[in-house]
Amino acid sequence: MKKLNWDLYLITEEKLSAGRSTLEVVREAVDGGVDVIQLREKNLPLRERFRLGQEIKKITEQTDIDFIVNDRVDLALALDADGVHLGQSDLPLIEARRILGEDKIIGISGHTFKEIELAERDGADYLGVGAVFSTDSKQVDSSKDGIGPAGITKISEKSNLPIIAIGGLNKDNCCQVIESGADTISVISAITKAANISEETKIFKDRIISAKRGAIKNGIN
Ligand SMILES: Cc1ncc(COP(=O)(O)OP(=O)(O)O)c(N)n1
Ligand SMILES: Cc1ncsc1CCOP(=O)(O)O
Ligand SMILES: [Mg+2]
Repeated sequence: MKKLNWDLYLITEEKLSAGRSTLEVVREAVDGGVDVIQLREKNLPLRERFRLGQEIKKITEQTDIDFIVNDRVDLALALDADGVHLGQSDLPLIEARRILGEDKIIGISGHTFKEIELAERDGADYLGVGAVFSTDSKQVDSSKDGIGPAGITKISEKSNLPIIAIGGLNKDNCCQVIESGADTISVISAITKAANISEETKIFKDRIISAKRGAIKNGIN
């Protein structure tokens, strides 16, 4: 299993970025210490997503920050990204692994115990789990209020994969989610909508690191 030393994971969405471009958001988040960036931009035509991905990669490749592409294995391959994040209706994990090879990171969204079991069996590198709390950034199938920190605990007890929590997370609730068993906090709006992205990212990351120290001390993570 790959060792992912990720605390804070930013998912881009220009339409949720308070009038700023995704590249501006990415630059500021990089400055603030984000660990991984996912190109999402669901509504952008593939050609434009590719061009934007090229610009994001130019930034991340000069750093230790990982660059992940949402949904599309072809785009991840074309951009030579560090990996892909798959949903349950994207290309099956086994096919994605065959195409991308062993070195690329493949994350997958998992909700049910069956999905989680299959993710592990088929060689996922991490699980995206949520929505933890309610969110306006995506319409989610699970309960409107989210699975809550207790849902994260249940899944982390079932799975050996790193747990990337998502949905309604911010710097005020991230510690509770880490203490519940998440390894990484992933966000769209808490960073893309922040007035001062770089400052927000720094505070956010410091809190996650402190919560992890506490969780290690208490034997949770
Ligand atoms: C880190 C992370 N976790 C979960 C998701 C959600 O993926 P998916 O279920 O495919 O939904 P979309 O983001 O594609 O709408 C994610 N993107 N990243
Ligand atoms: C993509 C996604 N998948 C589950 S919730 C969500 C949206 C997360 O956005 P936010 O961090 O703004 O709640
Ligand atoms: Mg998806």
